[in-house]
Amino acid sequence: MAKVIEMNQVSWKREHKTLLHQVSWQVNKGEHWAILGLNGSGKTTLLNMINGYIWPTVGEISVLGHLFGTFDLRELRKSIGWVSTSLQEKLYGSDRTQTVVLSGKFATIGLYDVATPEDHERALQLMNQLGCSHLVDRTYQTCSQGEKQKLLIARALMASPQLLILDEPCNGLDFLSKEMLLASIDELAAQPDAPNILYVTHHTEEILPIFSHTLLIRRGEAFRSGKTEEILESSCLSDFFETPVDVQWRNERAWLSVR
Ligand SMILES: Nc1ncnc2c1ncn2[C@@H]1O[C@H](COP(=O)(O)OP(=O)(O)OP(=O)(O)O)[C@@H](O)[C@H]1O
Repeated sequence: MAKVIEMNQVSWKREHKTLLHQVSWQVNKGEHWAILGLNGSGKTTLLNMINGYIWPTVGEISVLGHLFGTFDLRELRKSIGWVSTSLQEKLYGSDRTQTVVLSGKFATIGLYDVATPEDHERALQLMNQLGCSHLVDRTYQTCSQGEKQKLLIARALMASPQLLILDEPCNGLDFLSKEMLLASIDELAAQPDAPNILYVTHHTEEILPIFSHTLLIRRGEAFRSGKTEEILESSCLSDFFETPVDVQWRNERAWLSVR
């Protein structure tokens, strides 16, 4: 089966500290994964590695079939969409929403290339798909946090990525905006041409049924990975958090409480 991510005993060390420790993890084509971990567990470090911004100190990684060290990482990055809060802060507030989405095709902050009529059409279609077509002609800075997240996902999709990384997309959203964004992500994943999605979060209840697999990261180690329903259960998560927790499944989502 074609692999989207293949990590083999990967470690990354900085300043005598091991930030990723012997991580082995495989994502097959067509699988959507959730990555769950507490603050400082190594999630961002892992994403930086998947995007080729850092390289393993030890071990091997290939992404979208390209083994690091044998491929131009700038080319690889064109196939990966990474939606994060830090990206949100870099974009220009005075740009129109559709310009922000269009710029995703060229991976630029601001739009400097000439977009074709087809590009414009695609941007509108993606805004429609993400439920934010009503924002056309508004400036980016006037949009709410939830609207910005949808625009950023549409922007990432402009480049037709094979891998889409959603890095804590529900941060800062009220519970209704969060549910609306999750519904958009659910719909997106159901499209026949959907990219593989990695969804990074601190919260189990954000892990939708489409995320068939989950990776637990703790202190830079892949604590466990596998089918979501086997990972998000009380004894596994109690071991993971080193605190007794109860998991209750409601609407096919796992809600956590401290016992
Ligand atoms: N370049 C670096 N040099 C030294 N330490 C680093 C470096 N980058 C990250 N760290 C440390 O590695 C650990 C993991 O950081 P990382 O940002 O990957 O965590 P995270 O799981 O994304 O956390 P959060 O959920 O809070 O965003 C932290 O203790 C962080 O301070």
